[in-house]
Amino acid sequence: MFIENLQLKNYRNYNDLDLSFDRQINIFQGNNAQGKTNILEALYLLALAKSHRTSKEKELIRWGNSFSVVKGSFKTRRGNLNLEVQLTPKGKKVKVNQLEKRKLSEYIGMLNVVMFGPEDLSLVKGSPQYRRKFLDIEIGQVSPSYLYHLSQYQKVIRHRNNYLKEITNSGENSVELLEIWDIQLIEHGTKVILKRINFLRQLEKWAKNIHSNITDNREVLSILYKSSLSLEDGSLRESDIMEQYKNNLLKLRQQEIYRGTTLIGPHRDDLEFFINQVDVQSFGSQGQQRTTALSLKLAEIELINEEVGEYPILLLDDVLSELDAIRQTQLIQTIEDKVQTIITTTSIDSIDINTLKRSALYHVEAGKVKIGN
Ligand SMILES: Nc1ncnc2c1ncn2[C@@H]1O[C@H](COP(=O)(O)OP(=O)(O)OP(=O)(O)O)[C@@H](O)[C@H]1O
Repeated sequence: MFIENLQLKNYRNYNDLDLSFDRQINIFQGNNAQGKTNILEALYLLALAKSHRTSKEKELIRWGNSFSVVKGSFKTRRGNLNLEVQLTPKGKKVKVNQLEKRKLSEYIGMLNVVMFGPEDLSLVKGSPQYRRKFLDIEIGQVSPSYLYHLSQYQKVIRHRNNYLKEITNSGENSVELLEIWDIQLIEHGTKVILKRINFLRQLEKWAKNIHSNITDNREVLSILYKSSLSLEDGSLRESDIMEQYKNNLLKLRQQEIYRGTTLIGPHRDDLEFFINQVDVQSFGSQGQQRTTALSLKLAEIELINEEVGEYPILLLDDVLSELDAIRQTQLIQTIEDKVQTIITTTSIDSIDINTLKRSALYHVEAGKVKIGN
């Protein structure tokens, strides 16, 4: 899929922007704080109906204004696609081909993007929360049912934790009600775990290949889903996981009541990465950790293509200059001629000359975009 045109009205530091894109590589160059990332953020917003850097959507509205509109027109294999997000301090509206969608689940997934920013370079080393977010965003884009089970799971966790706290404080409430929450927790939690494990299997297949190419076949990457449930090895049948989930919760019941919180489940799970069977989080060099993060992002592009039948748009926020020549070349080879890419950078000096020759250049200054450098 490709973006042809983006329109921003009162979005961040843009008053009125009307911008056309090249089908291949688009490079936005400019000094710090001029509005480069704001363009990528607007595209991310069109894809996922939220910002990648803030949960406070009011912040996206240009200061001194009461609304903001982001519109994009795209070409997909199914034809033309027009997306629109309107923001006011009270909330947001989303539209597909001018028709408002009341449920976000009917909107998310229309447009697929893969965002790769400097913070993604610490995907391996960063906190587990970050890796869970990675899973949730990537699976959510290709599977509306994952988003459904995840949101139900999060709702149950909130109710269950409140109830556990009530028991902790009063020491009186009935365990029967807890068991009702447990049934829902297990149902949605199991779906989330299974979808994550299956997603990782597919992702690993691509990531292994890419990682091996970048490292001249010297390194074999593998990924493990580290569940907080003690799951028996190899048992991936839904009924088996549900049974083990239930047993795990029973064993932990007193501890959960004592602590007033849910101690196991997808909200506590994590990922582990290995290179040649050695744990990258603990023992990998910074270079190996970066290569792992890059392999995962590039694998995601391939996986989205496999799942939805076309490549997503790649958004590279200030990250190309962070990669050395080998990794830059690998990245460009992977996207070449098939993935529309939008790059931000403070300087084009660090970008490979062959890449530059094939790119459309834009200059960004104080919320205005000019073609050329
Ligand atoms: N709601 C808003 N209204 C007006 N201006 C805003 C708003 N939110 C952010 N800005 C401005 O947008 C600019 C930041 O833009 P952006 O994050 O796109 O920077 P950038 O060009 O990517 O810079 P860097 O290279 O440092 O990442 C800042 O000047 C900031 O003051």
